[in-house]
Amino acid sequence: MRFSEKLRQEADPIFNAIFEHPFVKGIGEGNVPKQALIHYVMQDYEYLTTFCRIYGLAVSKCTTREDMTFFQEQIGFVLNEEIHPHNNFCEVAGVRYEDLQKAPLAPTAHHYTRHMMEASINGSLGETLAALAPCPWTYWEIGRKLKSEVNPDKQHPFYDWISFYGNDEVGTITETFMAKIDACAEQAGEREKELMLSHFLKSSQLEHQFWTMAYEQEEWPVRLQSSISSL
Ligand SMILES: Cc1ncc(C[n+]2csc(CCO)c2C)c(N)n1
Repeated sequence: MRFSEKLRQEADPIFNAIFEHPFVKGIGEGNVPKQALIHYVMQDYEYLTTFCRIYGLAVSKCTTREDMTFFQEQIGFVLNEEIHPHNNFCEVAGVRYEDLQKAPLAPTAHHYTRHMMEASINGSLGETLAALAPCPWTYWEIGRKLKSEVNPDKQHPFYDWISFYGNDEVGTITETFMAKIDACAEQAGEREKELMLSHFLKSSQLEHQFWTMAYEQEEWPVRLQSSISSL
């Protein structure tokens, strides 16, 4: 079995919990509460900004131009393409996208981004890839599942979101992650492979927790007057 398939197999209970999450189910049913959509976009905007920085760290681990080109293209994808699903949520919530930018990271978004940063600063390229992979992988599976189960028409409120993540581009990104993870695992010792699995599982858990954070509009326990920096 490919190493990437083993990671996916170990994470199966987490992926299943994500498919059953009320936010994710709500996307399929077309009825996510507006406050949850707003919280999600505010947090995801900052999450994706940090994700681009982490791709920059990943570039510093690359030994081939092919790997560098992949990460460079992914920065372009995050900056230029992921605004479409965000716009879909904003339209349904009836808010302007520009009004949701520059929020401080909530505890779960902070935790998730720091986890990926730690793996990419201190770990190998394989560890970095394993920590980042659940991001496209879970969304690709959610998109594909909702597309086939709901088969939304253009009247569905989340037609754009489902079409975006269920389309082949996110599938291809996931497959490229899998191939690169497999190539790294071939060269890795047992300890590094254990770390890759651990990073992958933690990021999968944090993907699940990110949906809960938005659904419950998670905040820091003590509310302050001034908003602190999102960095
Ligand atoms: C919490 C969270 N997780 C995953 C994604 C989706 N996503 C983020 S980056 C990327 C591909 C990057 O190469 C994909 C598919 C998101 N928007 N927010």
